[in-house]
Amino acid sequence: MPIPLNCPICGVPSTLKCGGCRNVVYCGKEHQKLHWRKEHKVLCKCFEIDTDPKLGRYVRSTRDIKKGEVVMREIPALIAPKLMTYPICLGCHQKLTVKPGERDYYKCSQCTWPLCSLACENSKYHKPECEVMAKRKFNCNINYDAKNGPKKESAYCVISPLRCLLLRNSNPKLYEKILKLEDHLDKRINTPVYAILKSNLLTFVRKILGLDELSEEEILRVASILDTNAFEVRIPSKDLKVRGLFLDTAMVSHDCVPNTRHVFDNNCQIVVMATVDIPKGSVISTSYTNTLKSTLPRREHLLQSKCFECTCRRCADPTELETYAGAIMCSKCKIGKILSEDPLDASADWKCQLCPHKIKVKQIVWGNNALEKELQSLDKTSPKAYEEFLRRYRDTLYDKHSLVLETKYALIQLYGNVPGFLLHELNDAAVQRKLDLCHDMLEIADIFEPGSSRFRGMLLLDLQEIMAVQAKREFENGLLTREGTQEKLMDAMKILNEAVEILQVEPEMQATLQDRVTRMAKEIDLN
Ligand SMILES: C[S@@+](CC[C@H](N)C(=O)[O-])C[C@H]1O[C@@H](n2cnc3c(N)ncnc32)[C@H](O)[C@@H]1O
Repeated sequence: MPIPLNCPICGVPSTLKCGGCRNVVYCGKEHQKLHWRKEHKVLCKCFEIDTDPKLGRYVRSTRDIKKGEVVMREIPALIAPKLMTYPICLGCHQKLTVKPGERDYYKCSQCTWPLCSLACENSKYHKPECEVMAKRKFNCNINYDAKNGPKKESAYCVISPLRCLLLRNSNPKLYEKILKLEDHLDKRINTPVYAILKSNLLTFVRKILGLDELSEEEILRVASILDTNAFEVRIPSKDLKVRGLFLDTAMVSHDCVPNTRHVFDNNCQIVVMATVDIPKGSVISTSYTNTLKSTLPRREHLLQSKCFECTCRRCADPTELETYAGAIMCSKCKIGKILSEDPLDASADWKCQLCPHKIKVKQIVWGNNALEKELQSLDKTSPKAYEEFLRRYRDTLYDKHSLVLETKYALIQLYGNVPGFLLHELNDAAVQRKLDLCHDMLEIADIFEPGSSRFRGMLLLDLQEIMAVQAKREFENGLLTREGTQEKLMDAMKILNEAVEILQVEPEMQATLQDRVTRMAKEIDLN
């Protein structure tokens, strides 16, 4: 919902935002108080945290929430590098570069970790860990590799747990709140990842840094809390990708058809928005996984990364809400689709809807993995290999199988954007192909991420662009009258308006949207 610019009491243009919902502005404290008593008290915060035997703590709407409305806005309790990351500065978290004439990154004069400059040595993020590491004369061995270029470094995996553990003394109240988050350590402790973590992290914290007042259990619990609750914070305009912990937002549960999405502002604040109308009393949800994947890999990913078995409406339905996103075509009768006999049981057999043909789930998993691998290895510089992939598996994969969807999505990005297939180079068939692909994917987006999801917004933007290209070509080739073309361009404009409404909250999309609107306004004139 766009933020109203006038005070609701006196109508004067104002900038003082309500700190709770930040959806209303006031001319001053007086009118804010008045409005609170009048109606805002019931309208302001729109959620509460409750518990459920299946979800644990979860967020529920306390009133009807409108599509596009901000549900919550929160500053991070903790920001730190991701577990594996290209070298970044521990002060400002920007990607590191080497200054001209220098042979290595700038290194912190106290603890030797690479930083972007002297200024970041005293950053509030870096200072506490720096003091501990410097005291123990820790030596970090991340160096610039001029020959091979920067690579992802696993050494960063100790920083987020360390930052959290240091809060124990520096901010005990916050640390206590963090310790109340779900950890799932019992499920993680015997996994191969935690076997490595046990030797790396425990040695680093207790032996190398000498923090032996921290028990092994507490250190691993903190790591496990971060794995269960942290978000990937992406700020494309700053080229920033870090880990962030948000105490309230961490309570939002998962659904494979989520009803919210989130963006981050330039201060790493998370803003959670409703993507559809959410009735009072509903579970407010986000997706912890890729909604384009089919149930088998989606549930497996949730089990591995978040330690729970999803039983949402989409997971429980073998047809995945009539999309058949996991279905393969029956090799025996050739017309039936093969689906899981019980999608909530990862070991259940798969069976044809129309004939008795059955397949073991192992075979389905093996096939999915092999095709996924093949898809990843395709030449990404042209649509050719992707079109060939679709042709090759046309008789095996159902038309809306998740691998087909992934391929189609990749094709949308390739047509119009890679040399040889730039918009002006596309022939009429390729223009129509991109248009059809956009419609196919929007049909899926309407089911898996309905409303004002980023996915739908991006697809609408692709659709608008190719619609405009087609309309202008048809006009130039005498296939459409001026009026007919303008009508088609108006349709594209409507699509663009919807895309703008959805994407305007994404800081990095501002320039693209502005450019599209300006271009479209000019194009509608047909001069
Ligand atoms: C980020 S936390 C959410 C808050 C958590 N429920 C709590 O009480 O602290 C993620 C954990 O919540 C639970 N959870 C979230 N969504 C779920 C769902 N759809 N079904 C079952 N458990 C879910 C799982 O235990 C998951 O690991």
